[in-house]
Amino acid sequence: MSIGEKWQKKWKESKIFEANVDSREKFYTTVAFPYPNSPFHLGHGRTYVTADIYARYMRMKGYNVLFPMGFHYTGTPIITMADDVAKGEKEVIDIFKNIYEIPDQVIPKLSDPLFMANYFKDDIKKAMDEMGLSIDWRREFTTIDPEFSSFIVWQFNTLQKRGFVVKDTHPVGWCPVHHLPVGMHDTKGDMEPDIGEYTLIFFESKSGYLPAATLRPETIFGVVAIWVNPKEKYVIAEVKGRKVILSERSAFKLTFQIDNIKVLEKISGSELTKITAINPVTGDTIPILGADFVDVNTATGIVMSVPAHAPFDYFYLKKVSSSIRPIAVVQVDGYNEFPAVELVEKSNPKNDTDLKKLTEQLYRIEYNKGRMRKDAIERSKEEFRSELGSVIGISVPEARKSITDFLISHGLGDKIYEIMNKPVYCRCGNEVVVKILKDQWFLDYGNPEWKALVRKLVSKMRLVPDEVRKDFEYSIEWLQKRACARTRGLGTPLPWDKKWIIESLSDSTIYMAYYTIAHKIKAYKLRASQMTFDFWDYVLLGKGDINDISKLTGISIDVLQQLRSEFMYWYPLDMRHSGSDLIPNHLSFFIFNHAAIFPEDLWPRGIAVNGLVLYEGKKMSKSLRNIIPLRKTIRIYGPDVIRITLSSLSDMGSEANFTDAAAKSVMDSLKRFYEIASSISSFNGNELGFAEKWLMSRLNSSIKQSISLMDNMRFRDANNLILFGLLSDVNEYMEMVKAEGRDPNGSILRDFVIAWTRLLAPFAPHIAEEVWNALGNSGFVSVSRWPNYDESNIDLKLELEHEYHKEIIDDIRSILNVYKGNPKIATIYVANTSEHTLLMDALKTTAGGGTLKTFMSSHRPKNKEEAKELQDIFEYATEMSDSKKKLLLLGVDEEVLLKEGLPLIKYKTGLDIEVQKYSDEIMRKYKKESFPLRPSIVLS
Ligand SMILES: Nc1ncnc2c1ncn2[C@@H]1O[C@H](COP(=O)(O)OP(=O)(O)OP(=O)(O)O)[C@@H](O)[C@H]1O
Repeated sequence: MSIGEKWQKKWKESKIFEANVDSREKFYTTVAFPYPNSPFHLGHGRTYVTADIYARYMRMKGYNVLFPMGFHYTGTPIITMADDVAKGEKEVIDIFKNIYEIPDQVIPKLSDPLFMANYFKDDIKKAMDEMGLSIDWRREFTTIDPEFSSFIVWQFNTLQKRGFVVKDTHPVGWCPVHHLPVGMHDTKGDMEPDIGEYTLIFFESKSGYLPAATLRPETIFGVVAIWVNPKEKYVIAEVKGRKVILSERSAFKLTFQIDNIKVLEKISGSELTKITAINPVTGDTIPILGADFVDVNTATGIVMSVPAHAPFDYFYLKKVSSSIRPIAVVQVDGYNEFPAVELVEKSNPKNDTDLKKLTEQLYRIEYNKGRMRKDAIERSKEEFRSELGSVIGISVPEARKSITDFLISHGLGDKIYEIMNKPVYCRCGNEVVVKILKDQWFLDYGNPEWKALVRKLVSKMRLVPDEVRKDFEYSIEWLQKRACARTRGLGTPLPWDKKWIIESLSDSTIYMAYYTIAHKIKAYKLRASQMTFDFWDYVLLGKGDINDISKLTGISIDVLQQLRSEFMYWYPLDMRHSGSDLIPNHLSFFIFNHAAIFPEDLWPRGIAVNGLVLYEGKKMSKSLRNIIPLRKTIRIYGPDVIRITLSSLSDMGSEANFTDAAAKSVMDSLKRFYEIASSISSFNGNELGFAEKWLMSRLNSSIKQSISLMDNMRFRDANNLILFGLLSDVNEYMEMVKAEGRDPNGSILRDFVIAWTRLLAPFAPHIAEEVWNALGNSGFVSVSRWPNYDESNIDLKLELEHEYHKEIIDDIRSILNVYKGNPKIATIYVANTSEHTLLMDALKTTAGGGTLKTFMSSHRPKNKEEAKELQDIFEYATEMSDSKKKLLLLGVDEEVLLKEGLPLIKYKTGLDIEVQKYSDEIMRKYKKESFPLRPSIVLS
C-alpha cells in the first residue's frame, strides 16, 4: 500500500474529517460540486485542491471545519455526453478509452445517462479521495435524490412568492437541434452567449425589401450602396407580411425569433448585384454590390455601405468602384468630414483584422464625440425632414435611439437579436442561435429590488483575490432574466408547472444549506414526502410552529430542533471556491439566490476564485476535450506532488499550465524532505552555535510569514517559503555544521522537522502524516495545530550576517571563475573605521534626498584623490542592498563577523582565508577598494 492509500484509509477509519457541531468556532467551506459526465482532469484538480488546502489550514488553526461534497446530475451536460456515446462519436469514445482508460466493456453502457452519472460519480469520488481531500462524505448527495428535490421545490416556491420567478417572453441562446436554451455551461469552451440587437432597415428593390442589418442606424443618411455576398445563397421570403430578401442561413435562424417565415424562392448573391435598391429615408437609388467580407451567418447577410464612417466600406468600395463618393453624416472634432477615409488612408490596413481594429476605434470615437451633421439630415426625403430635424447636432447615442424609433414607427425598420460573440457552439456541436422564448419561466435577475440586495451582499463579501470584485460587480449588473426551466434533462420539475424541469444552473445556487443537514436526513431516514414547504421553512428560516410542523410531517420535535440548530451552527457559509469560469454564472447566481432567500446574517461571507488550468492556451475542459486525467497523474507522481504542483503553478488568480518539469522539481524537494526527516535519529550533535541559532531564526520567521500568506491564500508564495525555502535552509544548515567539522544538532533538527511537517501538512498531507507518525507524534498532523513562532528566536541580525557570509563566498567564487592559476589563499581586506563613518554619512545624505553635490560640499575634499574616494563611497551608498543597510545600521564589527563565518567560507571555497585591514598600500598594489561590508578580496 502506498503512503497515500495508507493515510487515506486511516483518515476514513478515524473519521477525522467528519464535522459535528461542537463548542468551537466553525469554518464552513464548499467547492462547486462536479458534473459527473467525465472523470476529473487536472483543471478540476487545481480548484478542489485549493479549497482543500485552505480547509486543512483552517482546521489546523483550530476551527471546526466542514468541507462536504455532492454531485450535480441536473440538466443536459450528462445527457449530451451520453448521447455522444450512443451515437458512437469517435472523439468522445477515443478520449474515454485512450486518455481516461475506461475499460472497453464499460463504454457502451455510458450511453445510458444515469449509468454514466453514477459511473463517473464513483470515479470522481475516488479521484477526490486519492487526492486526499478532507471531505465529510456522510453528507454526499446527488441533485436527483428525491430529498434534495424537496429542497429545490421549497427554494422555487419561495422565489416565486418573492416575485423573482416570472413568466415572460425573452431572447435566449438556443440549440437549434435539441431545442433547448443554452447557457455558458452548455457550450463548448464555456462561452456565455452574448445576445445583442441589430436594427434592420428596409431598402426597397424590385425583388423585395433588403433588410440591411446595422448597429449604427444613425448612418442611414450616408448609405451609398448595399453589400451582399455574391458567392452565397439568399432567399426571398415572406416575413411579417412583407416580401424580404435574406441570406438562406438568416432565414433559418430568424425562424427562432419570428413566426411564420415563408421562403418563396431562392436567389443567388450574384443575382442580387444586378438590381438596385432605394434608401427608405433619403430616397436615393443605390447599387447592390458584391463583397466576400459579408458574412451570411451574421444577422440578415445584407449590409449597408457607409464609406464615410465605416473603414470596411471605404476599403472595399475603393476596390470595386471609383465613382461612388462618400457622404458625411457624423462630425467629429479632430477629423475631416470622412473619418473612415482618413483612418484607412493613414493606417494603410492590410487585412480584415486591421480593418476590424480601425472599425472598433472609429466606432468608439464617433460614439463618444460624434455629432449629427445638418447637411446629412437635410438629405432625407421632404416628408421626413421636419421630423428628423430634431436630430441635427445631437450626439451619436441620442441620434441612434431617435432614428431607430423613427424607422420602426414608420415601418421602415425593425429589430432582431444576434449572438454578438459568435460563433458559440452548444456542447452537442451545433452553433447556438437566438430564440425568443414565449411564456417561459425566468429567474428575474434584472429585478431592481433583487439587484440592490445583491450589491449589498457583494459589498460585504470577502473576495479572494480581491481583483475579482470588479468581475462580480460587472456580472451582477449585466445579468437579466434567465430561463430557469427546460423540457429535457434530469432534475426537479417546476412545482407549479410540472412539464418544466428546473435547469442545472438554477438548482445549484443554495445547496450549501442542504449539506448542513444532509447527513441527518439520511441518519433519521427522513422521506421526501415529509420534507414539505413548512418543514424547509422551519429548518432554514425558523418560520412556523414546530408543534404543527411535527404533527404534519411526522418528524419529531427533537429531530426538527436538531436540524434547525445544525443549520444555524454551520450557516452562513464562510467560503465558496471555484475556478474563474463560474464568476458570470454559477457564482453570481449563488449570490443572487442567497440574497433572495436568506436573511442578511445568513448571507455567504466569502468567495475564492482560482485561475484556470490551461492546455495549449485554452481552458482545460471536458467540452473542448483537451484534458490530462487527474487520476492518471496522481498514479504517476503521487497525490502530494500533484497537490503542491497544482497549488503553486501560479498566483491564485492567474491561469496556469501544468508541466512535468514543475511536478518533478516538487517531487525532488518532497523526497529530500522525507530523507532529512528519516535521518533525524542519526544526528548526534548537541552544540548550539551560530548555525543552530540561524536555523531556528529562519524557521520562526518562516512560520511568521506563512500565516499571512496562508490567510490570504497566497499558496504559491507559501509553497516557495515552506517547501523550497525551508529545504534550502536546512541544506544550508547541514553545510554550515559540516564546515565546522561537527554533527548536526539532532534535537534542534527534530524540532525543526516537526514544525516543518505541520507547515507542509495542508499541501502534502500524506507524507506529512507519515513523517509525523515516524517521529513518534500521536494523533494526526492533519488535526494538529499550525505551529507557533517565537519572536525571541527570530534574530534578524544573525540572518543578515549569514547573508553577508554567503555574499563573500559568491564573490570569491566569481574571482575563482576568472582566475588563471591555482590559488590557495583568499585574503579579505576589511574597510577601516573612517570609511564606515563616511558611508553612514553618505547613507544619511541619500535618505534625505541629497545628491553627490550635497555630500561633497559637506566634506570639502582637499585633492583629486579625496574627491574620487568620496564619489566612490557615495555611489556605493546609493547601490547598497537593503539587507546590507540594515546590517550596517544594526552595528557590526566586520572583522569579527568575517571570523565567525570563516569555517563556512573556507569549506565552500576550498581556500585558506586571511582577514586583514585595508590600507592605502593595498589600493596602490591591487587597485582595489574596500567599503564597509564590501571588502576587497585578493587570491594568491
Ligand atoms: N480548467 C480548469 N481549471 C480550473 N478549474 C476548473 C477547470 N475546469 C473546471 N474547473 C472547476 O471545476 C469545478 C467543477 O466544474 P464542473 O464539474 O462544472 O466542470 P466543468 O466546468 O463542466 O468542466 P469542463 O469545463 O471540463 O467541462 C468548477 O469550480 C470549475 O471552475
